[in-house]
Amino acid sequence: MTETSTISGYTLHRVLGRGNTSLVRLATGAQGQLVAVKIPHPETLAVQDAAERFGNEVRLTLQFRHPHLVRGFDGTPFGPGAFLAIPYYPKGALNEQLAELPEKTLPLPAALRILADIASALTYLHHQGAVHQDVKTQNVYVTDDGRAALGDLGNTYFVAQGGKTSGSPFYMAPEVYQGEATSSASDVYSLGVMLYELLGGDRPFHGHTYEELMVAHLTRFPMSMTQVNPLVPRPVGRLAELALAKRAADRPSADQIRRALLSALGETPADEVYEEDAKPEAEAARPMGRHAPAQVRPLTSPAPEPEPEKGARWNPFRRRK
Ligand SMILES: Nc1ncnc2c1ncn2[C@@H]1O[C@H](COP(=O)(O)OP(=O)(O)OP(=O)(O)O)[C@@H](O)[C@H]1O
Repeated sequence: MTETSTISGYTLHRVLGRGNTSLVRLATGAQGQLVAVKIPHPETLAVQDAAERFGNEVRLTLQFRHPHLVRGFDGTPFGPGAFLAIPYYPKGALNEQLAELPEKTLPLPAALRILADIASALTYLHHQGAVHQDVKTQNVYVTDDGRAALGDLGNTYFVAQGGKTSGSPFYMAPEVYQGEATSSASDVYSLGVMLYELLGGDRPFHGHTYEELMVAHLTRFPMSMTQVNPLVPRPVGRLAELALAKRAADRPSADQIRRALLSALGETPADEVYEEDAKPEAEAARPMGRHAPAQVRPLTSPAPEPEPEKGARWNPFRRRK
Protein backbone atom coordinates (compact mmCIF):
# COMPACT_ATOMS: atom_id res chain seq x y z
CA MET A 1 0.00 0.00 0.00
CA THR A 2 1.15 3.55 -0.66
CA GLU A 3 2.42 5.54 2.33
CA THR A 4 0.85 8.74 1.05
CA SER A 5 -1.80 10.20 3.34
CA THR A 6 -2.86 13.14 1.18
CA ILE A 7 -2.96 13.77 -2.52
CA SER A 8 -3.88 17.07 -4.15
CA GLY A 9 -5.86 18.24 -1.13
CA TYR A 10 -7.62 14.90 -0.54
CA THR A 11 -7.05 13.18 2.80
CA LEU A 12 -6.71 9.47 2.14
CA HIS A 13 -8.36 6.83 4.32
CA ARG A 14 -8.83 3.07 4.01
CA VAL A 15 -8.25 1.03 0.88
CA LEU A 16 -11.51 0.30 -0.97
CA GLY A 17 -10.01 -2.00 -3.53
CA ARG A 18 -6.99 -2.86 -5.57
CA GLY A 19 -7.26 -3.20 -9.33
CA ASN A 20 -4.71 -4.13 -11.93
CA THR A 21 -3.92 -0.49 -12.60
CA SER A 22 -4.59 1.35 -9.40
CA LEU A 23 -5.20 1.36 -5.68
CA VAL A 24 -8.57 2.83 -4.75
CA ARG A 25 -8.88 4.63 -1.42
CA LEU A 26 -11.68 6.33 0.43
CA ALA A 27 -10.81 10.01 0.81
CA THR A 28 -12.15 13.31 2.09
CA GLY A 29 -12.11 16.39 -0.09
CA ALA A 30 -11.53 19.99 1.01
CA GLN A 31 -15.27 20.45 1.70
CA GLY A 32 -15.40 17.28 3.78
CA GLN A 33 -17.09 15.27 1.01
CA LEU A 34 -16.35 11.54 0.80
CA VAL A 35 -14.91 10.40 -2.52
CA ALA A 36 -12.98 7.47 -3.93
CA VAL A 37 -9.48 8.27 -5.15
CA LYS A 38 -7.74 6.06 -7.68
CA ILE A 39 -3.96 6.17 -7.47
CA PRO A 40 -1.93 4.30 -10.07
CA HIS A 41 0.41 1.60 -8.74
CA PRO A 42 4.12 2.47 -9.06
CA GLU A 43 4.27 -0.43 -11.56
CA THR A 44 1.57 1.28 -13.64
CA LEU A 45 3.55 4.50 -13.81
CA ALA A 46 6.70 2.59 -14.72
CA VAL A 47 5.21 0.94 -17.79
CA GLN A 48 4.38 3.39 -20.58
CA ASP A 49 1.36 1.54 -21.89
CA ALA A 50 -0.20 1.16 -18.44
CA ALA A 51 0.58 4.78 -17.50
CA GLU A 52 -1.07 5.98 -20.71
CA ARG A 53 -4.11 3.82 -19.99
CA PHE A 54 -4.47 5.44 -16.57
CA GLY A 55 -3.93 8.90 -18.11
CA ASN A 56 -6.61 8.12 -20.66
CA GLU A 57 -9.02 7.10 -17.90
CA VAL A 58 -8.40 10.36 -16.02
CA ARG A 59 -8.71 12.53 -19.13
CA LEU A 60 -11.92 10.94 -20.43
CA THR A 61 -13.59 10.54 -17.03
CA LEU A 62 -13.14 14.28 -16.49
CA GLN A 63 -14.22 15.07 -20.05
CA PHE A 64 -17.46 13.10 -20.40
CA ARG A 65 -20.60 14.14 -18.56
CA HIS A 66 -23.50 11.73 -18.32
CA PRO A 67 -25.64 10.63 -15.36
CA HIS A 68 -24.76 6.98 -15.99
CA LEU A 69 -21.02 7.35 -16.51
CA VAL A 70 -18.87 7.44 -13.39
CA ARG A 71 -18.21 11.12 -12.89
CA GLY A 72 -14.71 12.55 -12.55
CA PHE A 73 -14.39 15.25 -9.89
CA ASP A 74 -10.72 15.97 -10.17
CA GLY A 75 -7.55 14.34 -11.38
CA THR A 76 -4.02 14.42 -12.71
CA PRO A 77 -3.40 12.09 -15.64
CA PHE A 78 0.35 11.62 -15.55
CA GLY A 79 3.38 11.71 -13.27
CA PRO A 80 4.09 10.77 -9.68
CA GLY A 81 1.05 12.78 -8.45
CA ALA A 82 -1.36 11.05 -10.83
CA PHE A 83 -4.81 10.35 -9.37
CA LEU A 84 -8.51 10.39 -10.17
CA ALA A 85 -11.25 11.42 -7.72
CA ILE A 86 -14.65 9.85 -8.40
CA PRO A 87 -17.84 9.22 -6.39
CA TYR A 88 -17.60 6.72 -3.57
CA TYR A 89 -19.89 3.71 -4.10
CA PRO A 90 -20.19 1.96 -0.71
CA LYS A 91 -21.28 -1.35 -2.28
CA GLY A 92 -18.25 -1.56 -4.57
CA ALA A 93 -18.48 -2.83 -8.14
CA LEU A 94 -21.56 -4.71 -9.39
CA ASN A 95 -19.75 -8.07 -9.63
CA GLU A 96 -18.85 -7.76 -5.95
CA GLN A 97 -22.43 -6.84 -5.12
CA LEU A 98 -23.77 -9.83 -7.07
CA ALA A 99 -21.36 -12.18 -5.34
CA GLU A 100 -22.85 -11.16 -1.98
CA LEU A 101 -26.39 -12.09 -3.00
CA PRO A 102 -27.59 -15.55 -1.90
CA GLU A 103 -28.98 -16.37 -5.36
CA LYS A 104 -26.28 -14.32 -7.16
CA THR A 105 -29.08 -12.57 -9.03
CA LEU A 106 -31.00 -9.34 -8.59
CA PRO A 107 -34.78 -8.96 -8.64
CA LEU A 108 -35.94 -8.43 -12.24
CA PRO A 109 -36.89 -4.72 -11.92
CA ALA A 110 -33.52 -3.90 -10.32
CA ALA A 111 -31.67 -5.73 -13.11
CA LEU A 112 -33.72 -3.99 -15.81
CA ARG A 113 -32.96 -0.60 -14.25
CA ILE A 114 -29.20 -1.19 -14.05
CA LEU A 115 -29.13 -2.43 -17.65
CA ALA A 116 -31.22 0.54 -18.85
CA ASP A 117 -28.75 2.91 -17.19
CA ILE A 118 -25.74 1.19 -18.77
CA ALA A 119 -27.46 1.14 -22.17
CA SER A 120 -28.06 4.85 -21.70
CA ALA A 121 -24.37 5.46 -20.92
CA LEU A 122 -23.41 3.50 -24.05
CA THR A 123 -25.93 5.41 -26.16
CA TYR A 124 -24.17 8.59 -25.04
CA LEU A 125 -20.64 7.29 -25.63
CA HIS A 126 -21.54 5.98 -29.09
CA HIS A 127 -23.21 9.30 -29.93
CA GLN A 128 -19.91 10.96 -29.01
CA GLY A 129 -18.12 8.66 -31.45
CA ALA A 130 -16.45 6.71 -28.64
CA VAL A 131 -16.15 2.98 -27.92
CA HIS A 132 -15.87 1.83 -24.29
CA GLN A 133 -14.22 -1.56 -24.93
CA ASP A 134 -14.69 -2.92 -21.42
CA VAL A 135 -18.38 -3.23 -20.58
CA LYS A 136 -18.70 -5.77 -17.76
CA THR A 137 -20.10 -6.00 -14.25
CA GLN A 138 -16.67 -5.22 -12.79
CA ASN A 139 -16.93 -1.74 -14.31
CA VAL A 140 -20.47 -0.97 -13.18
CA TYR A 141 -21.21 0.84 -9.93
CA VAL A 142 -24.67 1.00 -8.36
CA THR A 143 -25.91 3.53 -5.84
CA ASP A 144 -28.18 2.77 -2.88
CA ASP A 145 -31.19 3.86 -4.90
CA GLY A 146 -30.38 1.27 -7.56
CA ARG A 147 -29.05 3.57 -10.28
CA ALA A 148 -25.98 2.46 -12.20
CA ALA A 149 -22.91 4.16 -13.66
CA LEU A 150 -20.38 2.72 -16.09
CA GLY A 151 -16.76 3.38 -15.18
CA ASP A 152 -13.20 2.51 -16.16
CA LEU A 153 -12.65 4.53 -19.31
CA GLY A 154 -9.01 3.43 -19.49
CA ASN A 155 -9.56 1.60 -22.78
CA THR A 156 -12.14 4.00 -24.21
CA TYR A 157 -11.22 5.73 -27.44
CA PHE A 158 -12.73 7.95 -30.12
CA VAL A 159 -13.26 6.02 -33.34
CA ALA A 160 -12.04 9.01 -35.36
CA GLN A 161 -8.67 8.76 -33.60
CA GLY A 162 -8.34 5.00 -33.53
CA GLY A 163 -7.37 3.02 -30.49
CA LYS A 164 -5.75 -0.13 -29.29
CA THR A 165 -8.14 -3.05 -29.37
CA SER A 166 -8.83 -4.60 -26.01
CA GLY A 167 -11.54 -6.42 -24.13
CA SER A 168 -12.29 -9.06 -21.52
CA PRO A 169 -12.69 -12.59 -22.92
CA PHE A 170 -15.96 -13.35 -21.13
CA TYR A 171 -17.51 -10.29 -22.80
CA MET A 172 -15.60 -10.02 -26.08
CA ALA A 173 -17.39 -10.06 -29.45
CA PRO A 174 -16.54 -12.73 -32.06
CA GLU A 175 -15.04 -10.20 -34.48
CA VAL A 176 -12.69 -8.94 -31.76
CA TYR A 177 -11.52 -12.52 -31.15
CA GLN A 178 -10.85 -12.65 -34.87
CA GLY A 179 -8.58 -9.62 -34.77
CA GLU A 180 -10.95 -6.93 -35.96
CA ALA A 181 -11.15 -3.53 -34.30
CA THR A 182 -13.77 -2.91 -31.64
CA SER A 183 -16.81 -0.75 -32.44
CA SER A 184 -20.08 0.38 -30.93
CA ALA A 185 -21.42 -3.05 -32.02
CA SER A 186 -18.77 -4.86 -29.98
CA ASP A 187 -19.80 -2.78 -26.93
CA VAL A 188 -23.39 -3.88 -27.62
CA TYR A 189 -22.22 -7.51 -27.67
CA SER A 190 -20.64 -7.02 -24.23
CA LEU A 191 -23.88 -5.45 -23.05
CA GLY A 192 -25.64 -8.56 -24.40
CA VAL A 193 -23.45 -10.71 -22.17
CA MET A 194 -24.43 -8.52 -19.23
CA LEU A 195 -28.12 -8.83 -20.19
CA TYR A 196 -27.83 -12.61 -19.88
CA GLU A 197 -25.81 -12.33 -16.70
CA LEU A 198 -28.23 -10.00 -14.92
CA LEU A 199 -31.55 -11.20 -16.34
CA GLY A 200 -30.72 -14.88 -16.73
CA GLY A 201 -28.38 -15.31 -13.77
CA ASP A 202 -25.46 -16.60 -15.82
CA ARG A 203 -23.17 -15.55 -18.63
CA PRO A 204 -24.13 -17.02 -22.00
CA PHE A 205 -20.75 -18.62 -22.76
CA HIS A 206 -18.31 -20.51 -20.60
CA GLY A 207 -14.81 -21.86 -20.94
CA HIS A 208 -11.83 -22.75 -18.82
CA THR A 209 -9.25 -21.34 -21.18
CA TYR A 210 -9.02 -18.40 -23.52
CA GLU A 211 -9.28 -20.80 -26.47
CA GLU A 212 -12.41 -22.49 -25.11
CA LEU A 213 -14.04 -19.14 -24.62
CA MET A 214 -13.05 -18.04 -28.10
CA VAL A 215 -14.62 -21.18 -29.61
CA ALA A 216 -17.79 -20.61 -27.59
CA HIS A 217 -18.14 -16.97 -28.65
CA LEU A 218 -17.38 -17.78 -32.28
CA THR A 219 -19.45 -20.93 -32.77
CA ARG A 220 -22.10 -21.43 -30.08
CA PHE A 221 -25.50 -19.83 -29.76
CA PRO A 222 -26.93 -18.72 -26.43
CA MET A 223 -30.08 -20.32 -25.08
CA SER A 224 -33.15 -18.23 -25.81
CA MET A 225 -33.89 -15.78 -23.03
CA THR A 226 -37.39 -17.26 -22.71
CA GLN A 227 -35.79 -20.57 -21.73
CA VAL A 228 -33.29 -18.92 -19.41
CA ASN A 229 -35.84 -16.73 -17.63
CA PRO A 230 -39.46 -16.77 -18.83
CA LEU A 231 -40.21 -13.66 -16.76
CA VAL A 232 -38.04 -11.43 -18.98
CA PRO A 233 -40.32 -9.34 -21.22
CA ARG A 234 -40.22 -10.73 -24.75
CA PRO A 235 -38.85 -7.59 -26.55
CA VAL A 236 -35.97 -7.38 -24.06
CA GLY A 237 -35.21 -11.10 -24.40
CA ARG A 238 -35.24 -10.83 -28.19
CA LEU A 239 -32.83 -7.85 -28.13
CA ALA A 240 -30.54 -9.67 -25.68
CA GLU A 241 -30.32 -12.54 -28.18
CA LEU A 242 -29.74 -10.15 -31.08
CA ALA A 243 -27.06 -8.28 -29.12
CA LEU A 244 -25.11 -11.55 -29.19
CA ALA A 245 -25.42 -11.92 -32.97
CA LYS A 246 -22.20 -13.30 -34.45
CA ARG A 247 -22.23 -10.60 -37.16
CA ALA A 248 -21.77 -7.08 -35.81
CA ALA A 249 -24.18 -5.70 -38.44
CA ASP A 250 -27.02 -7.87 -37.07
CA ARG A 251 -26.87 -6.36 -33.59
CA PRO A 252 -29.23 -3.67 -32.33
CA SER A 253 -27.94 -0.29 -31.15
CA ALA A 254 -27.45 0.53 -27.48
CA ASP A 255 -30.30 3.00 -27.85
CA GLN A 256 -32.72 0.30 -29.06
CA ILE A 257 -31.82 -1.79 -26.04
CA ARG A 258 -32.21 1.23 -23.74
CA ARG A 259 -35.69 1.88 -25.13
CA ALA A 260 -36.82 -1.73 -24.74
CA LEU A 261 -35.56 -1.84 -21.16
CA LEU A 262 -37.33 1.39 -20.22
CA SER A 263 -40.55 0.12 -21.83
CA ALA A 264 -40.20 -3.07 -19.80
CA LEU A 265 -39.98 -0.87 -16.71
CA GLY A 266 -43.29 0.72 -17.71
CA GLU A 267 -41.72 3.99 -18.84
CA THR A 268 -42.05 5.84 -22.12
CA PRO A 269 -38.51 6.08 -23.47
CA ALA A 270 -37.57 9.64 -24.35
CA ASP A 271 -34.77 10.56 -26.74
CA GLU A 272 -31.44 11.02 -25.05
CA VAL A 273 -30.63 14.74 -25.23
CA TYR A 274 -27.07 15.88 -24.78
CA GLU A 275 -26.38 19.48 -23.94
CA GLU A 276 -22.86 19.45 -25.19
CA ASP A 277 -20.74 17.00 -27.03
CA ALA A 278 -17.50 15.75 -25.58
CA LYS A 279 -16.12 14.99 -29.01
CA PRO A 280 -12.35 15.20 -29.28
CA GLU A 281 -11.44 18.86 -29.58
CA ALA A 282 -8.21 20.83 -29.18
CA GLU A 283 -6.04 19.22 -26.50
CA ALA A 284 -8.41 16.30 -26.00
CA ALA A 285 -8.42 15.64 -29.74
CA ARG A 286 -4.69 15.31 -30.04
CA PRO A 287 -4.08 11.63 -30.63
CA MET A 288 -1.79 10.65 -27.84
CA GLY A 289 -0.11 7.60 -26.52
CA ARG A 290 -2.04 4.38 -26.84
CA HIS A 291 -4.83 6.08 -28.78
CA ALA A 292 -2.79 7.44 -31.64
CA PRO A 293 -3.99 5.97 -34.96
CA ALA A 294 -0.61 4.47 -35.72
CA GLN A 295 -1.01 2.20 -32.75
CA VAL A 296 -4.08 0.39 -33.96
CA ARG A 297 -3.26 -3.28 -33.87
CA PRO A 298 -5.22 -6.45 -34.36
CA LEU A 299 -5.81 -8.57 -31.29
CA THR A 300 -3.96 -11.80 -31.61
CA SER A 301 -4.03 -12.58 -27.94
CA PRO A 302 -6.13 -11.23 -25.10
CA ALA A 303 -5.28 -7.63 -24.36
CA PRO A 304 -3.06 -7.59 -21.31
CA GLU A 305 -5.04 -7.02 -18.19
CA PRO A 306 -2.50 -7.50 -15.43
CA GLU A 307 -3.39 -9.52 -12.41
CA PRO A 308 -3.89 -7.88 -9.03
CA GLU A 309 -0.60 -9.44 -7.95
CA LYS A 310 2.33 -7.24 -8.73
CA GLY A 311 3.87 -7.72 -12.13
CA ALA A 312 1.90 -10.85 -12.98
CA ARG A 313 0.54 -11.10 -16.52
CA TRP A 314 -3.15 -10.88 -17.18
CA ASN A 315 -5.06 -14.13 -17.00
CA PRO A 316 -8.85 -14.10 -17.33
CA PHE A 317 -9.25 -17.35 -15.44
CA ARG A 318 -7.63 -16.26 -12.24
CA ARG A 319 -9.94 -13.30 -11.83
CA ARG A 320 -13.34 -13.50 -13.48
CA LYS A 321 -13.18 -10.09 -15.10
N1 LIG B 1 -15.73 4.54 -6.75
C1 LIG B 1 -15.54 3.46 -6.02
N2 LIG B 1 -16.19 3.29 -4.84
C2 LIG B 1 -15.98 2.19 -4.08
N3 LIG B 1 -15.12 1.20 -4.42
C3 LIG B 1 -14.44 1.33 -5.58
C4 LIG B 1 -14.61 2.45 -6.44
N4 LIG B 1 -13.81 2.31 -7.51
C5 LIG B 1 -13.17 1.14 -7.35
N5 LIG B 1 -13.54 0.56 -6.18
C6 LIG B 1 -13.03 -0.73 -5.66
O1 LIG B 1 -11.69 -0.87 -6.07
C7 LIG B 1 -11.53 -2.05 -6.89
C8 LIG B 1 -10.53 -1.76 -7.97
O2 LIG B 1 -11.04 -0.75 -8.82
P1 LIG B 1 -10.82 -0.84 -10.38
O3 LIG B 1 -11.21 -2.20 -10.87
O4 LIG B 1 -11.48 0.33 -11.01
O5 LIG B 1 -9.25 -0.71 -10.46
P2 LIG B 1 -8.35 -0.45 -11.72
O6 LIG B 1 -6.98 -0.90 -11.33
O7 LIG B 1 -8.46 0.96 -12.18
O8 LIG B 1 -9.03 -1.32 -12.83
P3 LIG B 1 -8.41 -2.51 -13.71
O9 LIG B 1 -8.22 -3.66 -12.76
O10 LIG B 1 -9.50 -2.77 -14.72
O11 LIG B 1 -7.13 -2.00 -14.30
C9 LIG B 1 -12.93 -2.35 -7.39
O12 LIG B 1 -13.07 -3.72 -7.68
C10 LIG B 1 -13.80 -1.91 -6.23
O13 LIG B 1 -13.83 -2.92 -5.24
